[in-house]
Amino acid sequence: MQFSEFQSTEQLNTEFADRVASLLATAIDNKGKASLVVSGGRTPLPFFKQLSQADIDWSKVTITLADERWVDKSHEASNTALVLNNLIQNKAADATFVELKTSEESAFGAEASVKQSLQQFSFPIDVLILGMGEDGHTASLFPCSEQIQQGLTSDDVVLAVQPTTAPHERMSFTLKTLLESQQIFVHLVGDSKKVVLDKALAGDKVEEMPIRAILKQDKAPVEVVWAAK
Ligand SMILES: O=C1O[C@H](COP(=O)(O)O)[C@@H](O)[C@H](O)[C@H]1O
Repeated sequence: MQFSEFQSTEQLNTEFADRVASLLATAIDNKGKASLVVSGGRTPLPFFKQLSQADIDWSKVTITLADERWVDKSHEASNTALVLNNLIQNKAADATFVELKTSEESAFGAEASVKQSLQQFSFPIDVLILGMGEDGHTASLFPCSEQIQQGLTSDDVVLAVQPTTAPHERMSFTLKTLLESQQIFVHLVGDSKKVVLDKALAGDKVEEMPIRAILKQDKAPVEVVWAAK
């Protein structure tokens, strides 16, 4: 695992957006297309605005989310709305965004239709950007959920999750899907996230802090990008 510290979120957003854009441009040069998986929550908003202005051929890029809260796009917790309003804008408006949320009432039972939607997404993932919660969850692999073992071991692409310490049913990429990425970034801002990161690095029980399954593996290269504020 590589750890990159930035002096400010502004510096992080600028340099990280350049890095991601460069990886996507290289994938386009090599195979004519590129794929990007992003996360939701609060951390990525200013970064999305920065990345949306990158000067690459976005018409050759497909984008989706690593996880989604099972709410409508009009809901303030919608990760889909966050991406549409902040990343699929400016130059990146030419990208193809594959939404994870489907029309089913519950995420449980919607896995098949999500997999169907993901047929528009261009696997394997070239760039995966993950966040991390204060409980060590990543994507929606929540340590508190009944589905955590399934999320860590399933051969499926996605699974439905019901966290007990956070609201909303979720749809999440499984660990297997996440690790089939060419490059993984873990994007963190704030001292409290650094405390959680250090705790994750100091232990081994993946069920207690699922981010460990990303940080402590040798299948895909991982870089943590962090700024204190
Ligand atoms: O619920 C979620 O939380 C994590 C972390 O979000 P943040 O607000 O602390 O940045 C996020 O990575 C995930 O996509 C989201 O659904």
